[in-house]
Amino acid sequence: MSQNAIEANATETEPQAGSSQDKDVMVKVRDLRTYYEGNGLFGGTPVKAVDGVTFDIKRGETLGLVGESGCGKSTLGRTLIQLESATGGEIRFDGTDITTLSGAELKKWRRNAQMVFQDPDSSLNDRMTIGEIVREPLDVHDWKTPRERRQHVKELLDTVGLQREHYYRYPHQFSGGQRQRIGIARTLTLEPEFIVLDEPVSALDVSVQAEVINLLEDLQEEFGLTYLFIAHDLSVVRHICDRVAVMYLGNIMEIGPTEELFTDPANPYTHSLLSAIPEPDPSAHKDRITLHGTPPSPRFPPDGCPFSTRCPARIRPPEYEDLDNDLWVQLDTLREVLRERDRAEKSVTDRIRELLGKEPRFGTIEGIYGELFDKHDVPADVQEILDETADLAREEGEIAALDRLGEEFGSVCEGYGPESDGESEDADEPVAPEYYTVSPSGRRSLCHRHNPSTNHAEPDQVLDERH
Ligand SMILES: Nc1ncnc2c1ncn2[C@@H]1O[C@H](COP(=O)(O)OP(=O)(O)OP(=O)(O)O)[C@@H](O)[C@H]1O
Repeated sequence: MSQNAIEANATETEPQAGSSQDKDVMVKVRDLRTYYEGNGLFGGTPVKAVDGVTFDIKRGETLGLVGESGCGKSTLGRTLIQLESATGGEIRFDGTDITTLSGAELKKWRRNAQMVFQDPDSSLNDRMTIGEIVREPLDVHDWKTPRERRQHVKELLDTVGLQREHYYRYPHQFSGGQRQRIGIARTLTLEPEFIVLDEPVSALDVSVQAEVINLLEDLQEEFGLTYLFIAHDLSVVRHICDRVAVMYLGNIMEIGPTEELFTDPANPYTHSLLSAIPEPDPSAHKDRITLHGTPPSPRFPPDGCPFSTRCPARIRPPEYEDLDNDLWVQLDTLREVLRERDRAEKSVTDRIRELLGKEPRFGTIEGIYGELFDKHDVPADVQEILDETADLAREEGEIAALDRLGEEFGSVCEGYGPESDGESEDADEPVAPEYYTVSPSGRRSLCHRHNPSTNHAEPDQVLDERH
């Protein structure tokens, strides 16, 4: 991707402003947040499952939603159809903010938006016939006469590739693929415009997956449906989706047209995710990017960029730009371990261990430093910081050590500012990441490296150099 393809920040609130585009937009999501309230163990800290996402879904398109397990895909899908309540932000369907609907209005609106689940059995009651299962939403909404309902259901069974006679059979008499077809038929009963497909083929045999995908594509064409397609399998996403949103820790890291995003990813997280796909051509040379550490807990997301604790392209302070990459990884691991210790100390188990006078789970600070750095050639200036932070950890605790390591090795990516654009930031507020438009199609990516007012190298260039 060329630098001049990158425009100054596209505002997060209006990614696709402009009236002609607005006509094509069915769903407008703005700064949407869905938090799950915490329990006593974590002092009421909520899980920030979706933490401020902004995007549009165009009428008739399939928008893919990908990302590691636990990044908030299902929660986002469920919130879009109001199976979860939003904590903040807006979801506008054809102009109406559905987060404000309740009672009869919400019931009426629900007809427009449905969900297909990974496990069809979750919506199939084994004691009901297929006819009763598919008909149930019509009964709930008191749709026309019973006779017309039966007729409609039989037609739907036809539409999804089942037979009318199946009306009187029970779910256990069907295969996994057929049960998913039943689930899809039930979803279609109230003629929705928008469907969230949450891993609709992941639980099916590979041989059946393609059939169900083809069915979903046919239905989309026949009924003019709009899909949000949640999936782990990136090859399926590439096949079926017009655009893709890549999620990490409750945030959208990159969103744009599928082929473009797959062939020329902009965001370091997209690079990492795609590099994990096995290469069909074994002679093709593609370096796999190994991500260190685990995603942070959505209860305690990091300051700055959500991906900053693991990002292989993270901006380094200029004085450490040339530090050996392996040593840099060890420094990252140290910070991760200290963070974990701090978080773990909040757990009941560790409090009990403390009360019983037992060692915390991660061993001593000396042990950790020794294990991480003994085999490395550590330059004197870095060693000085390590000694200082080991003392801090012993005397004042992990947070003090972490803060010091952050001040020394952190950058704008971790919220340390101000950046070199000279604008002063509020000293108490970490620098928030911003979206940049990274291609003429309007693809957006959340990464400080795209900031045209700084001279940071683009993620792909840095990843090439570091990996
Ligand atoms: N009902 C709930 N109460 C509390 N936390 C929840 C609840 N549902 C999900 N979470 C948490 O919210 C975060 C996002 O979960 P979610 O299921 O949306 O992710 P996902 O990307 O769909 O994961 P997967 O691919 O495994 O289905 C996770 O940390 C999860 O543990």
